[in-house]
Amino acid sequence: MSIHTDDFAPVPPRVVSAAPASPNEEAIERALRPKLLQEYVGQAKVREQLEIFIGAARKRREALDHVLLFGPPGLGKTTLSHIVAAELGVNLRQTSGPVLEKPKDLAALLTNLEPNDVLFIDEIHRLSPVVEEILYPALEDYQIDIMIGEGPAARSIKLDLQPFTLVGATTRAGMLTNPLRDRFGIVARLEFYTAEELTLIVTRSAGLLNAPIEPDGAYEIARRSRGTPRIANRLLRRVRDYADVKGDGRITRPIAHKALAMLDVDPEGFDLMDRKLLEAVIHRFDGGPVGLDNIAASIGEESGTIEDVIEPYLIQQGYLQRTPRGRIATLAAYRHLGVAAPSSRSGEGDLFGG
Ligand SMILES: Nc1ncnc2c1ncn2[C@@H]1O[C@H](COP(=O)(O)OP(=O)(O)OP(=O)(O)O)[C@@H](O)[C@H]1O
Ligand SMILES: [Mg+2]
Repeated sequence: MSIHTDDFAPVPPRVVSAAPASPNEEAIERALRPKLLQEYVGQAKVREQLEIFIGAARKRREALDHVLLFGPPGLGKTTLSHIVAAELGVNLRQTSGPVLEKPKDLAALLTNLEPNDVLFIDEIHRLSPVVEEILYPALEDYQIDIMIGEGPAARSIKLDLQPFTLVGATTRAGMLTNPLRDRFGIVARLEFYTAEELTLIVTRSAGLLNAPIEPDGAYEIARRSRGTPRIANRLLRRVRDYADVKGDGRITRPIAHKALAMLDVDPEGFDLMDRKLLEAVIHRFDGGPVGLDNIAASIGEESGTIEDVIEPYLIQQGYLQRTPRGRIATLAAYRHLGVAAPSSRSGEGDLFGG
């Protein structure tokens, strides 16, 4: 058994964690969620595709092709699935991979769908194989085979379903089985948002929260949000608290800056956990390459969390590289931490994208 540092000390909730922090936060998120494609900021390519396919399905009064949404947490997969149903003008039924334990759980949902409804399965990479098995004919022919009775008297019967659209969401497209992945007609990869896009999101959310905000203040929050709307909305709420207590309630750039510094969110949006990871790679593993499991043991974090939540943004921003031999800290990481890069690396500017 491996020992994690959090066996000993409680880990404080991470303010830039991309996962929802609490049920309370989920309720606030629902209130801030855009309801229509038009209000959905960024992801231009995905939006344009969906606009066309949804328009066509509506025109023909058919079910939309099955949609797979993938990308890191907090980028708007659940939001988009609700928007797809709303734009199609149909009901959305929501469930998730781990919740569907038995084939009959899924069968119950499928047989209750109305024509062209959307079935949203979150964390679809966690479907059990037996449940996945009955999903295939449902996706392909709108039919399911279910077993009636037990023992020698058991027999399988075919049931017809209404045409429907499956929207699957996952942070790990690589963990989907090939037969499942092949059954999605529309595959959309969500990307990290630019600071400009996040500025729009922060400004819109501030409006919904009745928080007065200046454009510079919104930008300051946006650029420290790791490209992630969920984090942007959370930092906005923390900064608003700060503005209410330490200022006159107005979110200006200096107020945002002070509030975020207090929360240990640095100008790149990195928090203690990001810096801990980069420091471990640089100081304990000579900058890498180092395997994921070694990093995990060294910083006391699950390797799955590192891979899904911490690392993608560091890689996208060019601070970390994923190679077949392990993770490597780039020159940008050395620079960010104010550490001199070893001389063997100084000629590697191109290689390291520094
Ligand atoms: N494109 C967007 N425009 C405006 N707000 C957005 C957008 N995408 C996400 N948000 C906001 O970010 C919050 C988190 O989004 P959402 O719950 O859809 O993420 P997710 O990808 O489903 O995350 P997870 O992987 O944890 O399920 C939402 O409450 C919403 O307010
Ligand atoms: Mg979600």
